[in-house]
Amino acid sequence: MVELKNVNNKTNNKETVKIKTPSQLVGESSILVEKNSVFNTKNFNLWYGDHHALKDINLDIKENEVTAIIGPSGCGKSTYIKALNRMVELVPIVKTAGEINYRGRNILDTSYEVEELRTRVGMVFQKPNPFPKSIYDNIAYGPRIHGIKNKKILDEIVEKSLRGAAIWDEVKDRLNQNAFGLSGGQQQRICIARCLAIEPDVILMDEPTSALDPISTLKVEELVQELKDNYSIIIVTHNMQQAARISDKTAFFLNGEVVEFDQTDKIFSTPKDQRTEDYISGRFG
Ligand SMILES: Nc1ncnc2c1ncn2[C@@H]1O[C@H](COP(=O)(O)OP(=O)(O)OP(=O)(O)O)[C@@H](O)[C@H]1O
Repeated sequence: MVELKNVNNKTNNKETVKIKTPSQLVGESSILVEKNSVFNTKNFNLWYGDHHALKDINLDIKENEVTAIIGPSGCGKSTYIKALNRMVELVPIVKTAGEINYRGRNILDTSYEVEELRTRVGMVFQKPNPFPKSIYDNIAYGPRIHGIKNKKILDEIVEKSLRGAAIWDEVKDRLNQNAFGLSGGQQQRICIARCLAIEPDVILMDEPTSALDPISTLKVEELVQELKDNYSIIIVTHNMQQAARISDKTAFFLNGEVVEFDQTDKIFSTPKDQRTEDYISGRFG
């Protein structure tokens, strides 16, 4: 077997994965490719006042993958992904310990600029939350904040982002209409487009389809699959079928701990921990 060294190595946290190659298809050999970590969480703990909400979290999340976070209500899923862009700091009683390394740098270091982090790590929420502005202005909002004023450049960003979020054809003729006039599923894709407009590296999604009908859910799921070619996606979901359908890896959280983290097919077919098996088979949660 041949091992490929990745020249764009950004961290030391490596994982070696087998990929199918033409030679493998004829049974000769396979090639090993290394994947970079985007977020490497080490012994991360979080308290809301006295409540110990996350306990010794160790998770190594790789780039260009969809990572699903599953677990029963109150187990700490949202808290964990809000820690990844430091949104959780908005709660004054929060205390943290341990490390969350983004591309090799600990974002919890006081020297880490939160604004810089949030331009790299975008977030999509449970309920679509477009601004009360036109579709165009929703998407151009972030780039304008970053100082882009040129109309032609903004036009290009708006089109590219809306195309990236698979909604361009539905809205291209009404870019100046208020985003509130769109359906819930369309609004959620506008929010994803708004996120893409700042050219993030990682997209955090906190139950992005829980407020959507089945057809809109399917569209967002298909979109997530397409986006992982260019972005790393971490998605919290209550819907285990959704995790099984769209994620490469799954982390099962319980009472603030990670019980199991593995390839999604292993979590759903041969979980190692009895608690994972009980949860995915619907015995609790
Ligand atoms: N702002 C807050 N202040 C105090 N405690 C909080 C706060 N936010 C969350 N918690 C507590 O932290 C724990 C984890 O909550 P979190 O919202 O992360 O869970 P979750 O797994 O995302 O739940 P759900 O699936 O219901 O959204 C819960 O016990 C919750 O009550």
